[in-house]
Amino acid sequence: MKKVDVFILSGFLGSGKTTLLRQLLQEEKEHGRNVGVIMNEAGETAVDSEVLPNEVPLAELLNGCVCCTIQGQLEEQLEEMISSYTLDAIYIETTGIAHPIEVLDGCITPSLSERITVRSIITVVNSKLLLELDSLSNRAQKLFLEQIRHGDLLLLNKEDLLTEDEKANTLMKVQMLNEGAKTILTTQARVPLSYILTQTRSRTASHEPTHMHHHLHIETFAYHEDSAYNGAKLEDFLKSLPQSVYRVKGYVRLQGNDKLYSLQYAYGTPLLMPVELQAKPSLVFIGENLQPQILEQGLNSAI
Ligand SMILES: Nc1nc2c(ncn2[C@@H]2O[C@H](COP(=O)(O)OP(=O)(O)OP(=O)(O)O)[C@@H](O)[C@H]2O)c(=O)[nH]1
Repeated sequence: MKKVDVFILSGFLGSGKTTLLRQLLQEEKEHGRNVGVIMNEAGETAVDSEVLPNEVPLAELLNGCVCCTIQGQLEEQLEEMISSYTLDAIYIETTGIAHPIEVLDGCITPSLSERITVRSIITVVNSKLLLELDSLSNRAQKLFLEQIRHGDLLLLNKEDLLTEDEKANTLMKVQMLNEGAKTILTTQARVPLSYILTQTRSRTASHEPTHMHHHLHIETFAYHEDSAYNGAKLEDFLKSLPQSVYRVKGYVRLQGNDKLYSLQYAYGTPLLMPVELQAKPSLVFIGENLQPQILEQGLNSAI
């Protein structure tokens, strides 16, 4: 089955994400492509989705930020959307307070890894605000900069509000924050769809189940194993992982019973919990410089 391309639209509150989305949807329609939208809004009611064309398959994640409270729902919505429609692409518009990597994390799950490809994180930057960052709280400043750091494509939006000197200053600032990203100045987030769609990422053919997100600076490694693990050995292996492995998640079987366990690992702490689910045992590792062979050896030694 053809994988569906997923684009994550990130950027601080009011930067121009919905403005961008509306144009992309218009152009997608003109090209006869079928696309779906997942919109996350922190409030209880959908505001931005009201402005989208009716014919576009739409899922809304309301009343919570996709990166912290409703990550599981994102997975469900993606699953449902790709099962119900034949789509060329899905756009996820995050809340302005979402950390893009957390949203990416919600998309990279064992079951989705075979069915979608996260093509890029597009961060829409309110260029004017970048030059006036002091007006934000420390936490907001930090998030604003994180969204820039983790974008593969940076749209330096609201160019119309900048002087020539400010434009040069903005470009210099973002290049220092994220020198690997493609960067363009925009007004009303105008960027050709062809530019978005040509965002490619390199793949490694050497290890079949590995999904490399070079352009995201993040790699993932999906691993399927039906054998039951020794719980203590598995925990020891997880605790020994290098800091560059940010996250491990999925389902495993443990020796001594026939239950399925959910495995969650973040920041050095593993958590194994029995679950009442009919899921295929599989794990996804997310991090930088992942070494699949070493991970595989470690996992095998815990069986
Ligand atoms: N001056 C100017 N205004 C813009 C530009 N792009 C978008 N806007 C305006 O900025 C406001 C916010 O745009 P949205 O597209 O709703 O921003 P958003 O990122 O979706 O906002 P949230 O959903 O609140 O995070 C709207 O009033 C837009 O019309 C631009 O390039 N220049």
